[in-house]
Amino acid sequence: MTTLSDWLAAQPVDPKLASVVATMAAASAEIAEVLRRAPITGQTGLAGHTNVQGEAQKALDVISNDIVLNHIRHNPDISLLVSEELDEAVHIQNQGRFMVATDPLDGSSNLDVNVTVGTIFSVLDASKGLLQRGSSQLAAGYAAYGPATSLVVTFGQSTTVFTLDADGTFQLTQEGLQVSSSSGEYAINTARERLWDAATRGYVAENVAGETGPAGKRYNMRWVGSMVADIHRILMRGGIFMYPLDSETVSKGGRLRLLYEANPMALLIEAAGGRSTTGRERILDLVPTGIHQRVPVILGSAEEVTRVEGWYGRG
Ligand SMILES: O=P(O)(O)OC[C@H]1O[C@](O)(COP(=O)(O)O)[C@@H](O)[C@@H]1O
Ligand SMILES: [Mg+2]
Ligand SMILES: [Mg+2]
Repeated sequence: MTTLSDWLAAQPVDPKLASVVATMAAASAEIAEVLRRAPITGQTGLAGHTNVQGEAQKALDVISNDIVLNHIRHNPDISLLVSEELDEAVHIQNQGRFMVATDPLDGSSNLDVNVTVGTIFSVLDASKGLLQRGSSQLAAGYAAYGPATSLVVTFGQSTTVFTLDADGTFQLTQEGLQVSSSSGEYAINTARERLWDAATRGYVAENVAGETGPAGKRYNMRWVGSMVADIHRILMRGGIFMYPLDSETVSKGGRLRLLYEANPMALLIEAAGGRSTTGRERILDLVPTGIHQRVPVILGSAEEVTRVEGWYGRG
């Protein structure tokens, strides 16, 4: 067995960068423990606040954010934190080289029903400012709190999976993850169909037509409603995740957030051989205009993403 600590020590990266990943892993292990007991401790409800994006915060959104903040404060190599749950970036008082952008609890609408949720993080060079392209990320990862807690990490070259053990350590369980280039599964919230653009309609209609249509094969649709859970499934067995621009999200730029949802997931997917796009541009090439900026997100198996891009290219 190889622990996360042993694996990090063997990586050809700055040990201080590795320590940032270790910090996020430690925060995730603590969040996993809180989530495991939340229905008993009565922590599944609303916090009674809204975040900067006008979304009702759950008690566990706030608790998870506090856990991340607390762990980050103890790592002298982190000087900046951007979080979904904090209006402004937090400057932590030290000279640390790194910035973390995080969604401390992703998919929190699924908390009441004991469905997988997660923590997403992105690590950047703090000296380069808050608004950097996703391609500048030095590391990214997420924890998926499912039947097992999985930690999936990349430094940009490959994607590695760890599993939380009973003693609180993460054990290496899969290296060199590869997203299959083709797939018969897609993930999109079809309740929004009436709001979709022509490209999304065209791509999904082909999938629904299955073996009787131009795709020439049968598809299945899967939508957990926790990005972490949907992306984890895609990393493990292929597929495509879509939260495209639609007539309702167009005024906000999209639904999901660039710095702490789209970018880290795009880095993890690309490092595993998949692709990511807004439909018109590679997600990792976008220059952010704000820390809570929203973007369209389409990522997963290369052939499927390329097919969607083909539809966007038509109009
Ligand atoms: O409720 P919808 O429109 O299907 O959106 C689901 C998406 O929203 C999210 O829950 C947003 O994340 P948060 O829970 O962190 O706000 C994603 O995890 C998920 O993919
Ligand atoms: Mg989220
Ligand atoms: Mg969240």
